[in-house]
Order: sequence, then C-alpha cells, then structure tokens
Amino acid sequence: MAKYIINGPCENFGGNVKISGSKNSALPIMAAALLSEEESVLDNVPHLSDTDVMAEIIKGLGCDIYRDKHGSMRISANITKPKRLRDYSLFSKLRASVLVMSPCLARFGNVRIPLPGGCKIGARPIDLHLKGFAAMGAKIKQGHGFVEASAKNGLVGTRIYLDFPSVGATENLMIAACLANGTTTIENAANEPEIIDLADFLCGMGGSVTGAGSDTIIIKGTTRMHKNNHKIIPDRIEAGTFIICAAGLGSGIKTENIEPLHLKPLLAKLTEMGFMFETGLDFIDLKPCQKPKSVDIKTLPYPGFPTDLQAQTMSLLSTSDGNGMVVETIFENRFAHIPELCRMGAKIKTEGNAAFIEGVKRLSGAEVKATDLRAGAALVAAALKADGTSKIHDIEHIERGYENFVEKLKNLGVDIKKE
Ligand SMILES: CC(=O)N[C@H]1[C@@H](OP(=O)(O)OP(=O)(O)OC[C@H]2O[C@@H](n3ccc(=O)[nH]c3=O)[C@H](O)[C@@H]2O)O[C@H](CO)[C@@H](O)[C@@H]1O
Ligand SMILES: C=C(OP(=O)(O)O)C(=O)O
Repeated sequence: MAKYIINGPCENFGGNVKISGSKNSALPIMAAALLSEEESVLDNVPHLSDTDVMAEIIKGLGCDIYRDKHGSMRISANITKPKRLRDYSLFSKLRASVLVMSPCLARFGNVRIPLPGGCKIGARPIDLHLKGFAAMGAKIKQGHGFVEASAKNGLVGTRIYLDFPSVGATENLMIAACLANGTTTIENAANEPEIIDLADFLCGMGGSVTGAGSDTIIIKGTTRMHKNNHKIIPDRIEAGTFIICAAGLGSGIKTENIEPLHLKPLLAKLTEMGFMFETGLDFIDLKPCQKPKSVDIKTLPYPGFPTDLQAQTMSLLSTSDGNGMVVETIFENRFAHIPELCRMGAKIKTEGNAAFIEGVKRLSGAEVKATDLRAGAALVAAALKADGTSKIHDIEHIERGYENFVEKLKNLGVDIKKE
C-alpha cells in the first residue's frame, strides 16, 4: 500500500484550486445510463479508482465504456441480457456498485450481484433498497454473499416510504421506477444535490422525475429511456476538504468550478468559527483567519452537516480555540480517524456517537493510517498544519475520492510526495 509523506507546517499554503466532478454523482449516473441501449455521454466524470471500478463493473455486464483524459465518458448498454457478475473484489470496493441493480432489474427483469462494500464506517445494510424493489413487485433472494432481484413481468409503480432518507436507496429506486409500469412516489427521500443531478440526468433520458431535492419524489414510468449528454455537478465534499485544509492553516483559498450553495452547511459553521469568505456563482474565496473558535457539529442528512466532511472538520477543531463537540448520526462507526489524530497530538475523547475535542496549539507530524476515505482526508488536513513529517499509510482509500490530490496540494504550496 502506498503512502503520502507530508512535511509540515505548510507556511505558504494558498492559491486557487479547480474542483473536479462529484464522485457521488458520477457513480449513480453511470449506473442510470444502463437504462437505455443508446450511448450516453457524461462530462466532468472524475478520474478516480471508484469511477474505474464502476466502469469495470459496467464492462463486466457486457456494456461498452470509454473515457478520455478530459473527464468525458461514453457508456453504451446495447445488450439484450447482462452477463452474470461474480467479482467480489470489485463489488467489495464500492458502495455504489449496488446501484447497477436498478437498471438491470427494471430493464431485463433480473439481476444478481455480490453484496456491495465501500468505506467501513458502519454495517451499511441495503434493506431499504430491497424493500423498495419488493414493493415494486420484485422477488428478492439473498445468500452466500449475493443478492438477487427478479421481476419477470416488469416492475410496478407504487408508493414507498423510506424509514431513513438513504441516499443510495433513493437513487436505486428512482432509477428502477423510470421503467416501471405506473407512477412511483418515494416519500422521506434523500434531498442531497446528487439526487437532483441524478433526476436531471433521468429526465434528459426521457424519464419523468419531479420533486428531487424535496422529501417526496414522483417518477412516472415509461417503456423506453434514451441517450443523454450530461455534465456531472462539482464535488462539494472535495471542495469542502480543500476549504478545511486552508482553514486549519489560517490561510485563504479560492475553490473554483463549484456550486457554493451545496456548501451552505460547512460555510455556516465556518462563519460561526470566525471565518470570512466571498462567494460567486461558481467559487468560494475563503479569507485567512488566525484564531478560529471551536464549534459543535452534528451530522445530518442534507441540508444538514454532511457526514462526509465530519472527519476533516474534526481535524480543524483539533487546533481551534476552545472545546468543540461532534455528533455523528448517519454512520455508527465513523470515528476511526480519532486515534490517528490523537497520535498527532489531538485531544479527543468519545462517548458513543459524540466526540469531545479540546483544541491544542499544535499537532506533531507522525506515522498514521487512513482507515477510510474521509478519515484519510482528515489526516492530510492535520499533517499540513503539524510540525515535522507525517507519513500517511493506506492512501488508496483517499484516492477513491480525490482526483489528482497530490498535484492539487503541491500547487497550493504543500510539501507532499507519494511513495
Ligand atoms: C457513493 C455514495 O454516494 N456514498 C454516499 C452515500 O452513501 P450511502 O448511499 O451508502 O448512504 P445512505 O444514505 O444509504 O446511508 C445512511 C444511513 O442509512 C443506513 N441504511 C442505508 C440503506 C439501507 O438500505 N439501510 C440502512 O440502514 C446506513 O447504514 C447509514 O447508517 O450517502 C452517505 C450519506 O450522505 C455518504 O456518506 C456517502 O458518501
Ligand atoms: C463514504 C463514502 O463513500 P462510499 O459510500 O462509496 O463508501 C464517501 O464518499 O465519503
């Protein structure tokens, strides 16, 4: 496994960074493209191991997929029957692999896949996805690490209430409902910007999806979906991570090619901490701030504070002025970064899903391990401001979610190398 070596503290951090397309938007949209036999073209797809794995899975179904180095991807699912997917190693890497279920089930009447993986941040069951498919008339079988769904006579639109506004379940059910017979209403649906991007893509394919971005999404089924050209929205979590890296150093940064509204929950907390920024149509310019105050955060479904920025924010709080608290309500096991931050000198205690952070003056560089994607990003943010050298191991997790991370950090003045 590779590592990052970062020499801190990074005293000349600053400049501009162009944010890539959203991983969590690209993955469901890649799956949704399988609803049609015609070729769709996706722009602004980030070049990441996660999008590579998703592409491998789609190829494994028998579809064609090409990408160029500018982030454009062509997907053609001109097949009469998907090939059987058995590759545990691909599915275990990627949570979003579960999203190939919906287009295959809705279009071909059957799908069988290994259970999905993704970041190890909780049990992450897929019961809400499967309950929704079952409500639409599918028969579900599970065993030996696989899940199979069949609906020989097609899916039927229905009303589905999600017990929790799960992002993945909302996406899988939206995609499936496009080719169902009749209308599907998803209640207590997820509101995330990635859901709106998916709805836009589905509408561009000829689907009828209304209400995305609210908690009730209505999908009128059709018999055929078509090709679509679509640009993936910017990655709000990548943007948030760079902003937090700068904030931890007391430096400024301009994040470009973004949708500032998607970062409202983070900007609200940064304002509370004493930061100032200028926002434009597609940028946020964070101003330097030397002594940010600590705050409390609680992760919630959008538009609440995103769980995917929780670890990075905890790294920021570890050197802020005073005491802060972080409550994680989305995933039951998303504190793996805490022992690693403590190894770098942070003072953090936990009790259940709450972490109590006492701000310290400085962190010290150390050898640490990225246990998952955002935990790894939090360690990078910590290493930038720590005294001395940090070695961050298992960076494959980090590179699942940050395109050209090392180059972007170097351009901002970071002394980083990958070994
Ligand atoms: C590829 C992708 O887009 N990943 C994002 C997606 O993950 P993902 O789609 O997996 O997240 P969900 O919103 O589904 O999960 C939220 C919570 O619901 C639970 N749950 C979910 C489904 C289910 O069938 N049963 C169930 O109990 C999960 O265990 C978790 O505790 O949204 C998360 C929450 O914003 C983000 O952290 C992930 O980065
Ligand atoms: C948890 C994440 O990804 P995944 O759902 O793919 O594990 C993430 O992007 O932070």
